[in-house]
Amino acid sequence: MKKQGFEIEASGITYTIPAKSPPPPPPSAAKKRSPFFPNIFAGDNDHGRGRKKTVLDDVTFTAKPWEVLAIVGPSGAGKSTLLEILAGKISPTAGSVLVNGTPVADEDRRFLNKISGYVTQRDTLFPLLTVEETLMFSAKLRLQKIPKSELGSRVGSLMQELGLTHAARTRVGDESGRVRGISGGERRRVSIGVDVIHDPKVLILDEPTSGLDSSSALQIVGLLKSMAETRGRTIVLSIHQPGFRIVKLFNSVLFMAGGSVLHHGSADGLGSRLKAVGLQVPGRVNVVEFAMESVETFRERVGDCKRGEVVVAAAVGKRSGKCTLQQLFDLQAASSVGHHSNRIADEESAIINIGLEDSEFGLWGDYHQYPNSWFRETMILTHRGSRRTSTEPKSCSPAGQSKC
Ligand SMILES: Nc1ncnc2c1ncn2[C@@H]1O[C@H](COP(=O)(O)OP(=O)(O)OP(=O)(O)O)[C@@H](O)[C@H]1O
Repeated sequence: MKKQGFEIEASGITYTIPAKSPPPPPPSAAKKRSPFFPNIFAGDNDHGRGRKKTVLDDVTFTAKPWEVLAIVGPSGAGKSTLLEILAGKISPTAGSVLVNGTPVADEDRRFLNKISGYVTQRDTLFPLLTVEETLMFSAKLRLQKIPKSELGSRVGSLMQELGLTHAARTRVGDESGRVRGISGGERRRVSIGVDVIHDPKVLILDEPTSGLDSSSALQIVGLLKSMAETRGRTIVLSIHQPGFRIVKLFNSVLFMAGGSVLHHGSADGLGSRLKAVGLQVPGRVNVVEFAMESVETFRERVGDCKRGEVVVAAAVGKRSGKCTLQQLFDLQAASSVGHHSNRIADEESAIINIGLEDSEFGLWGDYHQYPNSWFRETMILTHRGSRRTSTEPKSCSPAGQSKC
């Protein structure tokens, strides 16, 4: 059976940013004049403006429709940067994002915006609007001109899907509690709703469970899983410390550290990789959490550390010598599992037959069009702003904040 949807592929994504404060050149370094440009000293580029920090280094993976891909890794691994690139918010320095095998050029970013919803780490909602009002404004902004009654039924069924019907008339509120409203988990679900009202086939979420207790976190990931399974969406999310039951909901895991991919495949496959490098996941310990701790273990084994390189010590067997953390994972997994690839092995390479030609989406299809004109967008936003002002109680003035 053909499965329709959008397969998102990152191919060799590298992202560099200018290094903050370059160290001064060593005082002993004798400055030589460049033979080509006598006013430029040879070696200036190494220590001056040309210095770069590599945030993402040759990241390659595939996210499949009808599935949930979780990007995990320690803080600073590059997860948020990668999601921003996937969502078309920033451009990679090298490499490309492909949709159903076709590279998306910079000028096609609007297309990415059309097919995807991007939920950021922080909720950016108006605290004084109700859940229903929030979703209704989002619907007006993102959908083509459709009758009000249809907008209402769309918002109604979305609230049902998100489990928010009971809170339709409750204010969204804010995290600080200055404006009382729905719970943190419900607020996250509203944030997701705002970005799925236009029924995007790809949903990208940066830490959708951050700040939530374990049961609310499980509820959110369960909701996303059902969005993938019932509507064929491609879900890509980043997550910190997912619990056991949450990990079970992931179809695949992209484990990153220091801007590189260390594993792309199932959570069980990650466990096997760790075992291959001599790290047995203890019973009752979550494989993702254990993998993150293991990265630290590797770092402790470093004898000499230079620009992301580690010297592999005796703990990883006979293979001693310099290699990156990524190579270490690859080498060891390859020698134990029986296959070796310079790229990250994707053990879930079964091809999903995506009906490109007969897809209801076409390839670029109608997605190049904005749903509303600039003028109409301005009207909707102005209305939302005035609604917000008119619902702001007087007691919310700085003098009476506590009563909000
Ligand atoms: N615009 C930027 N300017 C400076 N540094 C940046 C920029 N963007 C990313 N970085 C750096 O790149 C690295 C990766 O950042 P990123 O936020 O993508 O990591 P992360 O894995 O999402 O981390 P966390 O889990 O803590 O959110 C970090 O060291 C970060 O400081």
